[in-house]
Amino acid sequence: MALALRVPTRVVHGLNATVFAYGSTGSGKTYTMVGTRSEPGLMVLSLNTVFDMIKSDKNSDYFEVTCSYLEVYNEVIYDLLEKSSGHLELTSSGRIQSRE
Ligand SMILES: Nc1ncnc2c1ncn2[C@@H]1O[C@H](COP(=O)(O)OP(=O)(O)OP(=O)(O)O)[C@@H](O)[C@H]1O
Repeated sequence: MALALRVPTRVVHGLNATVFAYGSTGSGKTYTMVGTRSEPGLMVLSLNTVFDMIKSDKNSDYFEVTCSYLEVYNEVIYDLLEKSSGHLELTSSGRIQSRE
């Protein structure tokens, strides 16, 4: 099953999912994840599928969808949905928080 279908299927069944792209500069991470308007990437296809599945679900009447979009660059974490959050760090307990 294609990744863009496998991940949403798990999410809609209540499991967490992470798609992780890594590679050298210019190797196509952003292209693969975001894509273009005419060739949408994995994130866009996956989210479209999640909302299509929710719309067609007849068994549950409540869904809560949350997502985060993080970049790790030179060992610093950036929240790409909240640029003003600055540099973030991963604590030993697994939480992501602002650097002090
Ligand atoms: N499969 C592909 N088909 C067509 N163009 C591609 C493909 N993959 C990457 N590109 C193009 O190559 C260039 C670099 O890709 P991209 O920005 O996705 O790399 P990146 O790994 O995210 O880079 P960086 O680490 O610098 O952020 C872009 O202009 C992108 O449009």
